[in-house]
This record gives sequence, C-alpha cells and structure tokens, in this order.
Amino acid sequence: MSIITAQNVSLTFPTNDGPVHALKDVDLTIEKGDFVSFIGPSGCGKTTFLRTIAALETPTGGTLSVNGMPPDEARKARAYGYVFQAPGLYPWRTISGNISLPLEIMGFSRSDRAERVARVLEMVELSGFGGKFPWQLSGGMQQRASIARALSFDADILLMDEPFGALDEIVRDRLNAALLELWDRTGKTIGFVTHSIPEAVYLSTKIVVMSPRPGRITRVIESPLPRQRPLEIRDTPEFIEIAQQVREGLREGHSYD
Ligand SMILES: Nc1ncnc2c1ncn2[C@@H]1O[C@H](COP(=O)(O)OP(=O)(O)OP(=O)(O)O)[C@@H](O)[C@H]1O
Repeated sequence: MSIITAQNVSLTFPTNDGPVHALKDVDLTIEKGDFVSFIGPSGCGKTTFLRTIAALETPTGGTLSVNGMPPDEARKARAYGYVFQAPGLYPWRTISGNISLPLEIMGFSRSDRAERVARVLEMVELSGFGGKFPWQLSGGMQQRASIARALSFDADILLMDEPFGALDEIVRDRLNAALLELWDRTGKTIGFVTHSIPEAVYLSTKIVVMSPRPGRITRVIESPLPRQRPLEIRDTPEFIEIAQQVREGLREGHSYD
C-alpha cells in the first residue's frame, strides 16, 4: 500500500538572483514500511523534497499525498515525526523535557507523557539519561534524543534529514544498526536523506538518486538485501553491486549534455 506519492512535483524558489529550480517533475511512490534513502550531490533538492512531504515547503507544481491526505493535513494529523540535521534540543530543558514537549503541545496527560518518554528513551538506548541536560550528552546521544522526540507520538512515518552526518564513523555505524532494528521492530515508513553511499545501501529498501539543476530523480534502486542486515553485509558482493549502481546513478546525473 502506498503511503507517500509524488506526481510531477516541482518547486521553484524566487530569489534576488532569479528563480532557483530546486525540484522538477519529481515522481515517486513510497510503500508502507519502506526505508527510502535520498542521495545526491549538495544542492540537488533532497532536503527540499523531504520538507515538501512534511508541508514545511509548498510545491509550485504537481501533487503530493501523505497518508492519503495533502501534506498540510497530514502535518495537522501528526502523520510523521521529523528529525533535523542538528539535534535542536532546548538547552534549558532536560532530555525528558525535550522529548515530552511535542506531547505537551498535543495535550497528552502527565502520566501518558511519562510513560511514552520512558518507552522512547529505551528504544534509543538512553534510559537513565532523561534527567540530564543536552550539553551533558555526546553528539551521538543528543541525536538519539532527537530521534526519540520524533518517535514519542508514534507516527507511522519518520522523516530524517541527514541525522548522522555530523557523527564519526563508529558512532554512525552503531546508530545505523540501531535505526534498522527500530525500523524492523516498529514497521514504520522511513524517509532518510544522506550523502553517504554505504549508509544509503545499508539502510534502504529503496534508494532514490537525485541530480541537481534542476533537482530531479535519476534512478530509483530497489534493494534485494534482506531486512535483517548485520554490519558485515557491507562486505558482500550483493552490497558492493548495489553501491556501484548508486555510484553510476550519481555519475549519470552529472552529465549535462
Ligand atoms: N528557502 C530557499 N530559498 C531559495 N533557495 C533555496 C531555499 N531552500 C533551498 N534552496 C535552494 O534549492 C536547492 C536545493 O536545496 P536543498 O537544501 O534541498 O539541497 P540538498 O540536496 O538537501 O543539499 P545538501 O546536501 O547540501 O543539504 C539549492 O540550490 C538551494 O540553494
């Protein structure tokens, strides 16, 4: 069952230097339970596309449907959680306080909030850190707290904009494995922006390769890898073959003839 569909989605930003065509004729179907990565060079519109799904930007052309609704209705219905590039935690609130903020805005009772915060802290392996302030945690722990915040109201869709880009490779490996496990356990649909080919191949059921000027999709690669993926899968011929397909897609996007 498709949960997100984009048909001919275009978005042009008017700027002082003339129009910037951030997205042009983007067609994509995301099925329920997919893990979809968006990969492409800087400026190709990955973030813009994720933001249009989340109704943080409005397309100038085409149609988008999220959970069977226009994006702004899906936002009001809390159809998705959104994880930004930076953790964006309030320094004056504890980790629990930060995670509970969207729940407070949505009007969850105190006991419901406490129960949900405890549950998502456990999911991201931060039980015991709820009383700490963000600055008392490492960068990787802060990013996990921001993922917990996006999970707290249990939306079916999780949108993640390069959540691990600023982390070192070892921490990133661990968080990638933890995210896959969480995806497998919860059955959520995940949209994930990344610059990293190995990260895209390791995580995804579907890899969307984009190219700039104007931002468009050049390839959609369906991954034949099984759902259960130990980190060592990255050394297998199947993995290396998919990575090559992504690399070719990225190269194609760079030929301007
Ligand atoms: N609010 C805006 N106003 C004008 N131009 C914008 C705006 N937001 C994005 N752009 C432009 O749209 C294009 C796509 O930007 P976007 O951030 O989506 O790219 P990206 O693929 O996510 O890049 P990166 O990998 O560097 O994050 C870029 O040329 C960018 O400068």
